[in-house]
Order: sequence, then structure tokens, then C-alpha cells
Amino acid sequence: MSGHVLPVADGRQTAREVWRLSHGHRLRLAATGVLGIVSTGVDLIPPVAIGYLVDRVRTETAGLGTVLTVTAVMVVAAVLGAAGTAVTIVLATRTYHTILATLRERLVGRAMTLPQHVVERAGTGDLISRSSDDVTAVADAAPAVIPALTVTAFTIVVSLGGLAALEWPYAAALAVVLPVYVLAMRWYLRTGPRVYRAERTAMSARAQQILESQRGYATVLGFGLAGPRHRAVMTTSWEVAVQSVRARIVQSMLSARLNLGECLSLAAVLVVGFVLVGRGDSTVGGATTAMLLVLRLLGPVNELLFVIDTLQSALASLNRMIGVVTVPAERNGSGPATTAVRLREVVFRYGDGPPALDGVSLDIAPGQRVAVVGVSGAGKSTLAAVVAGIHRPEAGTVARPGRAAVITQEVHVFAGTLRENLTLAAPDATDRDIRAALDATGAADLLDQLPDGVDTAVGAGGHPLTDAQAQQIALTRLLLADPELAILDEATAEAGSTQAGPLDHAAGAALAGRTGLIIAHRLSQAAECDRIVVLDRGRIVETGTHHELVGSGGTYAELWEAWRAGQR
Ligand SMILES: Nc1ncnc2c1ncn2[C@@H]1O[C@H](COP(=O)(O)OP(=O)(O)OP(=O)(O)O)[C@@H](O)[C@H]1O
Repeated sequence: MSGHVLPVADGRQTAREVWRLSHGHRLRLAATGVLGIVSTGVDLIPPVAIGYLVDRVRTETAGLGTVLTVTAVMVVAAVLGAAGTAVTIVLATRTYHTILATLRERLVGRAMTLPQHVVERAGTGDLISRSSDDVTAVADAAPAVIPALTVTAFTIVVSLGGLAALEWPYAAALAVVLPVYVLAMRWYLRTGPRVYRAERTAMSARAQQILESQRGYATVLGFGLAGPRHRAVMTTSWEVAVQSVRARIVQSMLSARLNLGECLSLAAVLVVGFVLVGRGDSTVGGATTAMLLVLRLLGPVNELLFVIDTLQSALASLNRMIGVVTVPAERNGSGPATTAVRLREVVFRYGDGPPALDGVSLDIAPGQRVAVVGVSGAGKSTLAAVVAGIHRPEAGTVARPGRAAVITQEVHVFAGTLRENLTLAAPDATDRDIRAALDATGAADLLDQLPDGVDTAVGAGGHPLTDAQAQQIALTRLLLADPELAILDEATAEAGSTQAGPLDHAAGAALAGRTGLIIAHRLSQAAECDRIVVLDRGRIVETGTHHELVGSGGTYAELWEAWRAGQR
């Protein structure tokens, strides 16, 4: 199965796609960046002001006026810095969600057009989980990750710049401590996700045991299973306790590593400050500013390390989402102008079963209507699905026009208005187009039965429709979608004898002017087609016009006789 999973984008693809998605938001992003730098720059003022005050106090040149002025400057700077940072975070979050919404739209759009065989092989669950769980993971990461990322990134740059501007050895002292943080981060990324995953898995197992015991309460009592169920819940609960303790230990160990980094950073800057002040290269006020800058830096860095696992899993989800968006569009292998559909030696089987199609070759010219007939199980529906691109053959080639539409036996009426149902594949259709299409397929009568005409709600919870009406709607939808190739798999097979005529008429209208492949159960339909293909156990055994085949006295002639006898 793993060979067929949907692709996962790598870092470069994700970066490229995010850059593309940011189109139209780049000015706002740049403005957010500038505001972030300015706000963190303003945040530098309090440490510098305190350093200045320390020097003035040491040289005994500070009066009450100086203290008040410096305090006022600090208060203003703190308020401005906080306000600027808050606006930066709001702007960044908004842009993040806008880009995420666009990505989600693209993801859903791409998911809808993925070839069915791609989805089937990967498992529908994978696609659903990418468009739901992964989107949630990326969206939920926003409150934790965005402030930590934006504030930390700007704070690191601005504080290091500030330290270097004071005296470069201060910045160098921090650089020496950097490996402690890098090692802590690498250790946490290796360990954290694993223990959290184990904790979550243990919790799901416990929930599962409890739920099963509750749902199967009667069985548990009836078979005297209370003891084993109790033990199962106890075992899984104990596992949760063990895993939770492990997770908390990992968090404590991360805190210990961060404390070590903090301690070393402060000690390093203190020692450097001591030496610089001793040599007269820095004032005590300068050393104080340096210490305050380092203290300011430590908070955001710790915060970032604590959310790094959230960030990592959000990135993994993002890569999975972008993986779907970047699935290359399938080449349909559109047929050359003289053939609309061209199959060569097509073999298809369900799982390990015998071939449902066994070396089928078929050409359909543009505008031609070909009927497929055969006994039940001959492979007719499979052929329709292969031509439609729903199934991919294991051998042979299939070429079809770019715009193909299929109506299968399972006609579905979507919950919504009749108009929405009809314009699903033709969103630009006007009221006149809809009316004309309904007239053409003979479904206009339906409008009289609906209280609000085309705006009546149909489908689940709406106005009830008969199977024949649902098929008429499907045929009208096809007419509006205007595909080059229409594949009708038993579109009129459900019809009782009174409905057969109108539905045959509707099918004829929907097929007018386009290439058609019709799976004909009612042979009167086949008789009207340009050509008939007879399938038997996955092979084409006869092909010709109705008259040719009846005249040849083969399989079709027998089927025709049997069908006519049944009609009498
Ligand atoms: N989803 C499936 N899984 C396994 N085997 C299948 C599946 N669908 C069809 N088959 C098998 O493939 C063969 C061809 O089936 P197909 O439905 O294409 O025949 P058909 O001619 O359309 O039959 P009918 O007229 O009864 O619909 C049959 O042997 C059938 O049992």
C-alpha cells in the first residue's frame, strides 16, 4: 500500500508552493516584517535606558529629573513595543490564515479532480485526513507557533545586533553558548514527538476499551466478561499513566537543558562584561544593558523550543497538504481528431480475480454512438469505468477526450436546489440554459411539480424525487456540462416500461452532437446506436450495426431474440 500513498511534498516544494500562495499578500507580509523589526527595536530602549541610568548614578550625575525622564522613556517604549508586537502578531496570524484558506481551497479543488484510481490506491482515508486533520493541525498551530516564531526571530536578530553594537565580545559570548541550545533542540525533536505520540496512542487505546465495554454492556454481562473487560481497561489505563509520566519527564528534561543554556548565557555575558569593564572597554551601564538584553532574549528562545514539536508536526501536515496540491495533472491521452476514444489491448482485473476485461481494443469516432451489450458479468460496467478513467487498466492504453462525463447506475441527487444540482458541472449556466436543457430532456414537466421551480430543495431532506426523475436530472446535468464524450452506464435500466420511453428520449437529447458510449441493458437502445459491441467474459466477441449483427445470427442475435420475446 505504501507504494501508492499520495505524495508528500519536500521542504523545497513546500517553500515554493507557500511562496506562490503568498502572491497578493507579499506587501502585507513585508509591512508586517518591518513593523516587527521596529517594535522589537523599540523594545531595546528599556535595557539601554537602564544602562544609561546605572552609569549616571555611578558617576553621581543623576538627579530625580533624570530618573523620571528615563522612567518615562522606558514606559513609552514598553507600551509602543508591546502594541507594535501585538499588531505584528495579529497581522501575521491573519496572513497565515488567509494563505491557509487558499491552500485548503486548492487542496479540495485538486482532491475533487484526482483520478479515482489514485485515490483508491492511496485509500480515501488518506485524502480525507489530509483535508481535515492536517488542515486542523496547521490551523491549530497558529496561536502557539506564530507569536513564538515572529517574536523570537525578530528578538534574536535585534538583540544580537544590539549586543554587537554595545561591544562585539558580548554577542560572541552568546554565540559560544549556542551549541547548548542546538543540542537541546535536536534532542527534543528526536524524543518529544515520539513520547507524545505514545501518550496519545495509549489514550486512544484506553478510550477504545472503555467505549467497547460500554457499548457491549449487555454482551459483557451476558457472557460474564466483566472481569476480563475490567482488566483490559486497567491495563490500558496503566499504560496511559506510564506514557504520561514519560512525557512529563521529557518536558522536565527539556526545562533542565534550557536552564543550563540560560545559566551559561548569563554567566558568559557576565564574565565578558567583567573583563571589558575591568579593561575600561565597557562601562558598568553597558554591561547592565548587555545582561538585560540577554535576559530578554532567553524568554522567547525558551518559548520557541517548547513549541518546536508543534511547529514540526504542523510542517509535516503542511507537506502532506501540499503533496496533494502538487499531484501532477493526469494526461488523458486525448485521442487524435479521427478517434475520440481509443483502447488498445486493455486488461483490467479486480484485485487478484480473473480479468474483467481481457485484451479489449476499441475505437470510437467523434460523434459516434457505440452501445455495449452482453450478459450480466460480461464486463460492461468495467469497460465504462475504464473508458471514463475511473479504473486504470493493468495493461494496454486508453485515450479519451479531455472532457468526458459518466452517468452510472447510482444516480445521486445532491442535497440542494434543483438549480444547484443541474449546474454542478456548469456553474455559468443561465436560467435560459437550464430551461432549454430541461425542455430538451423532457424534464420540464418536473418543474410544475416543484413548489419553487428550479429553486426547490431536492435530495436528502428536500422534495422527494422518483428514480426516473433523478435519472432525468442526471441527464439534464450532463447536457448542461456539455462534455465531448458521454458515457451512460445503464442510465435508463432502472426505468419501468412507462418510464422507458421518456428516459430514452432524455438520453438521446443528452447525447446529441457528442461521442457516446452506452451500456445498453434494454436492447432497443442498442438498436438505435451507430455500432454495437458485444462483450463476453471480458472480451469483445462481436461488433457491427444492429442489422449486421442480427443478420449474422451470433450472440447478439440470440440476445435480441430473447429480449424481444421478453417484451411481448
Ligand atoms: N468491485 C468489484 N470487485 C470484484 N469483482 C468485480 C467488481 N465489479 C465487478 N466485478 C466482476 O467483474 C466482472 C465484470 O463485471 P461488470 O460489472 O463489469 O459486468 P457487467 O457486464 O456490467 O454486469 P451487469 O450487467 O450485471 O452490471 C464480473 O465477473 C464481476 O463479478
